[in-house]
Amino acid sequence: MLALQNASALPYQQKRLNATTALPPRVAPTYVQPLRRSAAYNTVHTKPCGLRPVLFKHQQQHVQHTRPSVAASASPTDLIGLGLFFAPGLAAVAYALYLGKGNLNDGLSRLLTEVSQGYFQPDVGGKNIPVSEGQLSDLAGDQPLFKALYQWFIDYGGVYKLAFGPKAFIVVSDPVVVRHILKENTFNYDKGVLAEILEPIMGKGLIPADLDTWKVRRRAVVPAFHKQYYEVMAKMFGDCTMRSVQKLDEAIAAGQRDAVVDMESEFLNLGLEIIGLGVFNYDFGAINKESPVIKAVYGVLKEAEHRSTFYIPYWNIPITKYIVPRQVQFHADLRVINDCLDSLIQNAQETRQEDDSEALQNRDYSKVKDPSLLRFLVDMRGEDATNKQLRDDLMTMLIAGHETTAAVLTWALFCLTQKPAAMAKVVEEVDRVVGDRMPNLDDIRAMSYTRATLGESLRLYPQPPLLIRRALSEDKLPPGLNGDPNGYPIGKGADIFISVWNLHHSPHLWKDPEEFRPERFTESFENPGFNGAWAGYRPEASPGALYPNEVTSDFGFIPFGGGARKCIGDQFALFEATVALAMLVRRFDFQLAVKPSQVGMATGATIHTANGMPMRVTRRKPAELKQVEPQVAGAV
Ligand code: HEM
Repeated sequence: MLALQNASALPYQQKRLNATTALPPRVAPTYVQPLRRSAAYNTVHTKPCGLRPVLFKHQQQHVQHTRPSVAASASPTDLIGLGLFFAPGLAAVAYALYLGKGNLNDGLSRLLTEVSQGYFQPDVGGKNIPVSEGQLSDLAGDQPLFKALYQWFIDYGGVYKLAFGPKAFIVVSDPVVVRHILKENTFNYDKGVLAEILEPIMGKGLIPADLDTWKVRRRAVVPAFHKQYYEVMAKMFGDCTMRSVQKLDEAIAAGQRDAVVDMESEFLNLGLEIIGLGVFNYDFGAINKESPVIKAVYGVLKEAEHRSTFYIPYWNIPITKYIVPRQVQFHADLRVINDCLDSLIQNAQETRQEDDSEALQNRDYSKVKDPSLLRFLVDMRGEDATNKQLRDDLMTMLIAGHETTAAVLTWALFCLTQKPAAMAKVVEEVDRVVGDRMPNLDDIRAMSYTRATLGESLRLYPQPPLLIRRALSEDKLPPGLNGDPNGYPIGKGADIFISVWNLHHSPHLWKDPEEFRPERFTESFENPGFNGAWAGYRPEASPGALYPNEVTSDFGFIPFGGGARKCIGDQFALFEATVALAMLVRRFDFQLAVKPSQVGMATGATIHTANGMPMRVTRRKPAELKQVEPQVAGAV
């Protein structure tokens, strides 16, 4: 299990903003279930961008289980569940002994996983794929999952199999193979174990949705992200960032000259406010930070994190929702959020003004009171999604769009403080393009270096570091770099991890992959070893693109995924992050308040810090701020 540190022990916290301390320190978004692994907490201590991280192990922390007692309201199904809960535990002892290797924890966890899911892994082929014989306890031990996957990628190549007892995962780190899975044969794959984890939270929302549901909902949701919507959103991003500016100013005033602020917490606040307003016109910023809704959002995210990194899915046993405190709390939190979303949906339904998609896109959004995605989805003619489906969609976007963007901003600021020359270029660009105005869409397009900085942060710290797929029928993976020329036949049910981390750090795809250098995205890169199967990195392949992407990199750079199930909020996130970063670095000077080596990187479903991102913040001297006229948008 990935433990969440109690940040209250940190000295810099004394100077944290009041508003930020009210929130739980960190929780992770839940795109991926990397691997169910035994209880452990790993951090990777980063060195300044450009240096390889140094790994070390932290203490373990276990889930608090209460003594099992059957609740008065337990149904017969729950009692069967209780029986199931114990029987495999006993059998596991024999199972572990039978295996004659590994530890009891591995054996127990494996068996529980299999039994509670009600099946044993079928033979999923991939017989000629190199096998990394690891134990789950290896992963939980000395290093975080993605790091172990990276080392095995270097040892075994771009396609290898991780065999853990009866389960096997195919780990893919080769752009040619990734392109095949995400684009060329995209509909042969669904989200597999990821969907199993997320379904209780997101229902049939876009991320975990089965293909039939996904096709209908994707078609409905895409038009909601139209140009006018983004125009209004850009303004909203600026307004919300001004709240952060005010909070930083107040903290500086309280500290007389400067303040030490956990910028990760601040970006989480900002991200939550923005996603609430953009998706369902709910202002998290205007409610008390002790509000049950905010607490519930963080509670649910925390549980999703727990589920994605704890490989015994005990929560599938029905009775656990009555007897395991964190499961009881999780269900209570879900109810709070669902009640809130239901009432917002109800309200939107009651004020529905039906129109066709084109007319909705051409509304005068400067006069529209509620420009949210929810309003659009409810008003769209012919769009008769049930309230349950709408709620699933909203919940998915709330979770998908909040911490991801906060993490990008956190790591981008970290990288920039470690590379003053890059920071100076960003500040110069912001001064020149926007000055003290709030950036609009044209400004965002004109700030190409600032956007490249965000892209480079996403390369080094991808959120999420792994994508999950399961084959719906047989397939043949291409060989990729130095692979078996015959390719790799795989069977129905094969579970795949696409390692975004490995792609983004691959020495086969990037020059000096560990270096933070936004300029790299303007340079071409080729690797003749692919014999033409990989087109290389070509900036000219997608002229005018908002960020380097799967087209310019031929699936070597996929921060937002690629193919049919690519992130639907990529532009939203990029616009948001650009506005926030530009406005903050224009007004404040940030210096990391601890040594870079003390910025721990917690690993789980995504990459976030272990201890927050303490920054010493000062106001840039007024003389340094150059007032400039708005500039006509330039080419991206
Ligand atoms: C920097 C911020 C973000 C990052 C790095 C990010 C990353 C991703 C990635 C990698 C995927 C693909 C997952 C897969 O293929 O398994 C994805 C999917 C998705 N993202 Fe994002 N995302 C971000 C922000 C957002 C925002 C702001 C929203 C909503 C407003 C959003 C909504 C979604 C949805 C709904 C999907 C599922 C798309 C589908 O399956 O059709 N994301 N995101």
